[in-house]
Amino acid sequence: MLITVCRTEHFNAAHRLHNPAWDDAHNQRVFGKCNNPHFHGHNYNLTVRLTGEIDPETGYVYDLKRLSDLIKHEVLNRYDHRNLNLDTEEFRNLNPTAENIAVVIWQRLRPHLDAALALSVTLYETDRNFVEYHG
Ligand SMILES: Nc1nc2c(c(=O)[nH]1)N=C([C@H](O)[C@H](O)COP(=O)(O)OP(=O)(O)OP(=O)(O)O)CN2
Ligand SMILES: [Zn+2]
Repeated sequence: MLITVCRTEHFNAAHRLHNPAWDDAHNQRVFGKCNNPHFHGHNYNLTVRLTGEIDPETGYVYDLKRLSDLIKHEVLNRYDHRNLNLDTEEFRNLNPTAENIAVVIWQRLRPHLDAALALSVTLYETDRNFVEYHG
C-alpha cells in the first residue's frame, strides 16, 4: 500500500525573468513586468510530497520533522530572503521561473531521499500561479 506524506514550507525571494540572448524589447514583450531590471519579489509556497510504504515499526512513510529539516537545509537556507538571480549560483545562468525553481528544488532534495520514495514538488509563486514537478 502506497501513501503520500506532505510538508509545506515557504520562502520569500526576489527575481527577474530575463533571457540574455534577447534584446530589451524582446525580453519586455515576453516577460512584461517580470522583466523589471530592479527585480520583484514573491512569497513562494513549497509543498514536498513523498510517496512510499508505511514502515510497520514507526508507522511513518518518512518522519515529517526530518523532511522539514531537509527542506530548510536544502532550500530555505539558500533561497529565503535572497535575490535568486544575484545571490545563487544555480540561477545565475538559469532563468528563475517557477518551473526552473521547482526542478532545481527537486534535484537538490532527491539525493537525500531513499530511492524507494517517489518525490514531487509543488511550488506556488502567487496564490494563482503554481507548478508541479514529479521528476
Ligand atoms: N509559466 C510561467 N509563467 C510565468 C511565470 C513563471 O514562473 N512561469 N512567472 C511570472 C512572473 O514571475 C510574475 O511575477 C507572476 O506574477 P503575476 O503575473 O502578477 O501573477 P498573479 O497571480 O499575481 O497575477 P494575477 O494577474 O493577479 O492573477 C509570469 N508568468
Ligand atoms: Zn515573478
